[in-house]
Amino acid sequence: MVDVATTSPELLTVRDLRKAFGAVVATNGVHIGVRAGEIHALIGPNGAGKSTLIAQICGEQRPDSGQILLDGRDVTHTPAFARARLGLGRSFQITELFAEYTAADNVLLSLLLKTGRAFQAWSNPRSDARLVEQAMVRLTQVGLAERANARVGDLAHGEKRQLELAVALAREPRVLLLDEPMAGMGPEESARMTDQLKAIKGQYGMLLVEHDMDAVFTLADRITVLVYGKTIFTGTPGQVREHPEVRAAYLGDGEC
Ligand SMILES: Nc1ncnc2c1ncn2[C@@H]1O[C@H](COP(=O)(O)OP(=O)(O)OP(=O)(O)O)[C@@H](O)[C@H]1O
Repeated sequence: MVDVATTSPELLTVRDLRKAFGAVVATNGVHIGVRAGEIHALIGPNGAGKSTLIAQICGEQRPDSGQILLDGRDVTHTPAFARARLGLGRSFQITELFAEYTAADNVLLSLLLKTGRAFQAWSNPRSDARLVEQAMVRLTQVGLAERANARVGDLAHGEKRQLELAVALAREPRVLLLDEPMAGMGPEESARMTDQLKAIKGQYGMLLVEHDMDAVFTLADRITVLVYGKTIFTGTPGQVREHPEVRAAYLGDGEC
């Protein structure tokens, strides 16, 4: 089996990233890389700086110093929309979905945004058979095909998170940032999402921020541990489990 965590090209590289809010140094020299096909999980206690790091990678927050590379290209000062065009995808909060529209419509809109057609003269995307087919491919990919015509407002919480993933995949990202995809889920929904991420694993480089340790240790090729804004360790799940400093700082004996 090919070890993607050591042999694939690095698609996302974060070097020495620093961001302070007054006296609080949220990211304090963070290094992390995501290789093609790997799931790289980022874990750390509350307030460790995970959201701040993701916001800087997306382009929503400007770092004080450091570098962000996409496919070797420096995007540290590139606006968020341009990073998305370069292949950086993100699956974030449900608030990005349009509650009054169906699941399929939300994916259609994402497909239109990718092609730039959303800003052209109005036409009904539902009548475009090729586009609808592409939307169904994405919904199938996340196990939501049967709910294609359901209004977002009528979807269960876990289904919304699945849809959010389909919306992100419709943009055909090369690197996908997953910000707590299991948040608010019960064990059953969480297990389903874990299976779906497992199913698409290998097709994208994924940076997974997640508090659900079962999901993290099941999915990740590598795990980076962030504590007080510093990356204290990067290694395989087995190495992270055994690392004394990580256990002391975060996991606690017997927690994983
Ligand atoms: N806009 C801001 N202004 C001031 N302080 C901030 C801001 N954003 C984050 N912080 C601080 O930076 C530190 C890191 O916060 P961040 O939200 O990135 O951590 P986190 O690891 O994502 O936490 P959680 O797991 O709870 O989401 C915290 O001390 C937080 O209070």
